[in-house]
Amino acid sequence: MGRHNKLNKGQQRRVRSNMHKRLAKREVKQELTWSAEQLGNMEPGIIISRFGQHADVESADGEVLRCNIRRTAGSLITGDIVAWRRAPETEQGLQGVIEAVEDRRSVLTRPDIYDGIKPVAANIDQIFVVTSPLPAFSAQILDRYIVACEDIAITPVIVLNKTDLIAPEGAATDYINERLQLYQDIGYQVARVSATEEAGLDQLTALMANNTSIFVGQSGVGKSSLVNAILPDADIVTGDVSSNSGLGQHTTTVARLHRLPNNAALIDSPGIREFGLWHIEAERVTWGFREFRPYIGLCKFRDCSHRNDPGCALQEAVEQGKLDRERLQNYHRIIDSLEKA
Ligand SMILES: Nc1nc2c(ncn2[C@@H]2O[C@H](COP(=O)(O)OP(=O)(O)OP(=O)(O)O)[C@@H](O)[C@H]2O)c(=O)[nH]1
Ligand SMILES: [Zn+2]
Repeated sequence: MGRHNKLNKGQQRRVRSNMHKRLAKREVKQELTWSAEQLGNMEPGIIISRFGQHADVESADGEVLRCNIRRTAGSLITGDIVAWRRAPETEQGLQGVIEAVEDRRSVLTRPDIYDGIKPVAANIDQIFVVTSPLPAFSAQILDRYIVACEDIAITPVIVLNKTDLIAPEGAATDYINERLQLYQDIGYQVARVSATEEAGLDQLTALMANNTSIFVGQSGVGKSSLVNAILPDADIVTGDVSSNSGLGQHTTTVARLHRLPNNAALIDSPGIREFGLWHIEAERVTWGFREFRPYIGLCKFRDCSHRNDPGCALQEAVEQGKLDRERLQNYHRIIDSLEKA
């Protein structure tokens, strides 16, 4: 039975409304749509990780419990906000039942051979796109990730990792600095860090405060290294829950939500890190270049390809130095790659 049963109705309501506030505090981006009355003896929580019909739920107090998922609760993913109730612990170590899920404020998907498109994580607020000088800094790959973020209405933060490998001066250094300045000018935050030297990590985690974040980026830029460098201080919510539950080991492909001290959450899995290399709709690509937006619709021809078309507002803006030439080139490369696919 729920632990509130010993309280009278007024007390129960107060407890629940405090829970609302606490969860709202942890999850500032989303108000719960459930009223205290609707919750009844249920509590709000967040899905840390899901394993088939079971999931680890973090309560508003930060406790993690392995729960059964009611069939009617639908298909849950890491980051989902749920209503759950405590239940007498089963032999399998299950401590509660998940009854319902809140509408997602965002959802990250990936292509799946069986299901077409598969949701992998919910309610992500922030995406850190990681770059590095080695493998060589690629503004083209970076732009592709940025477009994918903009496509789901998330403003990415650009991370330059491995700053310890950057020469004090030279053409490569100048290029990186010039590009990063451009991204700042068009409205993106930039963080310079070194996972191995543990440099800039405080600034990075400060940017993660009060948000649910993920790290993405091309292979070898140091995403795993960054996650490992950031998480030792974190209150990692994997836990004894799984080791004593007898439900078997988690596979590393399962997306998992980790807590950091500053009310930050980091969701990580190998699948999530590949985000951005997945399909993007061609018509969304222009929108994904945020500084192009004021020029959309101003070209002479409605079907302007923004290449050599007469009266192209984007080309004109590049000629006038109002838009960056390389960004427009990367735009065309992304469009070309979509047409080839
Ligand atoms: N010098 C230096 N090397 C780093 C830094 N961060 C990561 N590395 C190294 O870069 C290599 C790749 O790092 P990973 O963390 O595996 O990169 P990743 O982005 O997770 O790669 P994938 O798992 O393939 O996506 C490893 O050899 C790391 O030790 C850094 O800040 N400085
Ligand atoms: Zn045009």
